[in-house]
Amino acid sequence: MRTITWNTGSQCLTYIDQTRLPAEQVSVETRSVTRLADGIQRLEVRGAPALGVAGGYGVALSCLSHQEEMAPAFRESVIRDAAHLRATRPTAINLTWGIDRVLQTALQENTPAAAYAAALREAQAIEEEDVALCHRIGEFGAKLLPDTCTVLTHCNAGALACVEWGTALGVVRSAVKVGKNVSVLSCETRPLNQGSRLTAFELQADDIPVKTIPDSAAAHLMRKGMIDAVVVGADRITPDAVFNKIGTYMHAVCADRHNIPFYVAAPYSTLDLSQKESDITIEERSREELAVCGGKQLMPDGVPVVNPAFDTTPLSLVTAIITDKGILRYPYTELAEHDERVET
Ligand SMILES: CSC[C@H]1O[C@H](OP(=O)(O)O)[C@H](O)[C@@H]1O
Repeated sequence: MRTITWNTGSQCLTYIDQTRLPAEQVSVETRSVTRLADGIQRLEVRGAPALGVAGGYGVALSCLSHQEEMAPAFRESVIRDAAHLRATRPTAINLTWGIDRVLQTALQENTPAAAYAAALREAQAIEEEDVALCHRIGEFGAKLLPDTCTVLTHCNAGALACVEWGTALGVVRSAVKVGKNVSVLSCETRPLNQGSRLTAFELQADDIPVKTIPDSAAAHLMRKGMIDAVVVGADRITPDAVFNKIGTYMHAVCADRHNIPFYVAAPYSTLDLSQKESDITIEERSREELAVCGGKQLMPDGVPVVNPAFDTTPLSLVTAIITDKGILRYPYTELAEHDERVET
């Protein structure tokens, strides 16, 4: 079952509500841009590639919901809805990229009906492209893993962060598919536990050996020689840094200290070579995410928190970036069309 897709019969967007996993597998089906925006902000649908798909379909839903408006009002309404979607999560480039790609396609049309049809086609194209590129990322990355290895991963960069297969977990799945003996250590990834709730769920379902560890155990296990490689996803990659779930930088520093390869798996479209680290907003999330877990109060009232959703890892700590175009190695500068530095 795909993480997010278009239900042609009901003309609705449908996606797995990841806040309910692993206890319940519940899907959301909606035509509402507001409901989708709320779902993105609550991480019902999450993960950079999945956000790109969600953003694209969000523009299509906007076109559908404003069909009764005349062209000028229609354009204003769709642009307004796109801005609302864009504001839900500022760090992952894929959300903005998906929204802008479908919005540009829709606004080239002369009528609301034509705009909706074009937007839906473009959003569906993004969905299918994501499936293909995750498999390419997996195939390229699988070559980098030893025949028998233990891989540490952080957060969830699996099928649940994409349409299917995954980026970091796509590398694991592709390596297993070609016969490699891969075990995974999945960092729980506080505060929302994407690693324990989602990555462990995915790998257990695929019969891929997985153990969940506290985020704070990773350095200890690296020092004990229990980790052969680290593979993580990315939300944005600028020429100077990888933006990924908070805690990624900690793993990169420790991997470097222990001479463990540190790989980032991401679509080439995640590279944002036009900006630098200091240009990008890191999403700050609520106090509630730290103060309460499973309905249990974990902090005294009144104590403030610092809860950034992402951190940045200097590219000098990244052994290779595994993309759908091939494997990139440091220094990660603008690639020419057929750059010989890209290993395929
Ligand atoms: C395949 S990239 C997934 C990427 O997205 C996650 O963030 P979030 O769960 O807040 O959407 C995390 O950074 C993952 O590496």
